[in-house]
Amino acid sequence: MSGRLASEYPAWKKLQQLYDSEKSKLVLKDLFAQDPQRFQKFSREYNSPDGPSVTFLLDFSKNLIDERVLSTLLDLVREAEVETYREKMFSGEHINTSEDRAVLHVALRNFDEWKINEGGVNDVSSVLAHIKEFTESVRSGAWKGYTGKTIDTIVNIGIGGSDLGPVMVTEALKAYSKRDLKALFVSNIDGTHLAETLRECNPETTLFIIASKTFTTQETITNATSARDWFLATAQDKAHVAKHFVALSTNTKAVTEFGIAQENMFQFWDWVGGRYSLWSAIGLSIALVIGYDNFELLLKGAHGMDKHFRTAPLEQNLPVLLAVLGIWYNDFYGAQTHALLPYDQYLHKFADYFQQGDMESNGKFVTKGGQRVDYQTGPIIWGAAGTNGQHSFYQLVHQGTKLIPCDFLAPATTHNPIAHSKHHRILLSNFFAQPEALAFGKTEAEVRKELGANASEPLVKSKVFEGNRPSNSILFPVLDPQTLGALIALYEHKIFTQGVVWGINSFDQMGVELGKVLAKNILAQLEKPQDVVGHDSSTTGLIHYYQKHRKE
Ligand SMILES: O=P(O)(O)OC[C@H]1O[C@@H](O)[C@H](O)[C@@H](O)[C@@H]1O
Repeated sequence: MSGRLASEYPAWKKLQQLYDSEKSKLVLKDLFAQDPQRFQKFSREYNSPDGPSVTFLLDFSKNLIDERVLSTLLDLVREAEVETYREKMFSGEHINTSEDRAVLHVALRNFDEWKINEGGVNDVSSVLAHIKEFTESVRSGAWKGYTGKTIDTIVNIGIGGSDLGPVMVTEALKAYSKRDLKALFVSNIDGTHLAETLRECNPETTLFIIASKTFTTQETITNATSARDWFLATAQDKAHVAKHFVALSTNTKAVTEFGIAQENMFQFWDWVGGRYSLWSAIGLSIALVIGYDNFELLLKGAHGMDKHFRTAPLEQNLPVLLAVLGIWYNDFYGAQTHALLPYDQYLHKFADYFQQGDMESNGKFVTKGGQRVDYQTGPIIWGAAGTNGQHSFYQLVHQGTKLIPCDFLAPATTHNPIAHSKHHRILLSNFFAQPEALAFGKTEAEVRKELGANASEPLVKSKVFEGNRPSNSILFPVLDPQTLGALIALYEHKIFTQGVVWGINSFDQMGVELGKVLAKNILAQLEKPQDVVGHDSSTTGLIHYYQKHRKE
């Protein structure tokens, strides 16, 4: 965040030399054979430093590193002053320089431990109290709809950070959910999303949660307005809106103008980035689904990871370790992507969530100092829940021409031990087998032995797995709220660390603006062909084609 180019650090240059001279020796099969202690050396157990107990194992021994590479990567972290910038974040300095804002999602789960100097920080506990009171009222049935009925459906209307966190966490913690409270999410401006959702709702028993930090986002305000129209078509009286619409926002003025009473607004602050906001009032739908106490456990689990990130030495610091491994592949091996592969159906939205978390944070080509970087920054994040991925894209991960570093995540115990946990044992056998297959592959000699002397050459070649494909494995006892909180914070701080090393601002999102401006301009031109002006021939041609074929 000093805004320096990462490529100027001595450690960066040394890493390049190491890569050039050592790459051919960084072969997992050999590295494991040479060192019986490799697993012990390159794995760490996390134990939460305080708060609810969270423990998990990070095994990073199946990475293309040796001790020299790792220590040079950690030198890079020191030279980039990650520790200094970490302190700046935790103390509330305005490290989001382009927007002149602090970056304080850590303050949302701080529970009064650290003193932070920033407006609003002292109000966090009163908003949490508001969330607690409201969720208990809805979940107990005390909160009634306009005809006196209990709420049985909530609809979160929001997009980006005001959608993805609540969606991911409510899915991840479904085992803790109140099963008679249906939670639905509308994000897309495509009317289909709202229309299909409303088909599942009864206006008398539905609570709409309008989630928008700015309360100006076109999709959310349009969806919220249409939802209100739908509600009023039955409820008739505008006074009933108060029982069925609440808002989560930093923009009191826009919320009240929309017609939502101030007491039904849950406040947060401009130092909460959208993609880091599930810990704030944006998490209201989470608290409604899993209960306030579980929501607090989620926050406390994250706080434990904050403390670890803030205090653990770099060699032991899990977010830092994940960050430097990512940099090694991204910047020296030329890997373009990073896969998140949770072997837990409950985490099926984990990769979607971190697509925004990582790509909106670190998808930047200009440093904080305004220079064009001469190296790669944020990777493309993707993934799916195991074992589904194995039957679709793993072919390319194993035998394709691209290097795809992967993170495998799994719980030792399932919430659903059906058939005496037979399913879970099969699932976990795959969780163990895939990193092993990626790392060690299958040699030509092994294939020949298996197929016998008569096998054709092309068949032999097609069955060879080159191996040496890196991965991390994260294994935790059970997916509970506190563990999930810690895991999310782990990745948040990984993203932070990488952003500091790359010298970029991980906390603005200028790259999403241009498309929004152009769409606004085009929206005003959609009526008549003669209005379509100022575009290239392709854009004009597309709009004209639409105008010719639209029915309504
Ligand atoms: O919560 P808001 O203000 O409606 O914003 C939603 C999303 O809007 C997008 O434009 C931003 O890129 C995201 O970061 C943000 O989460």
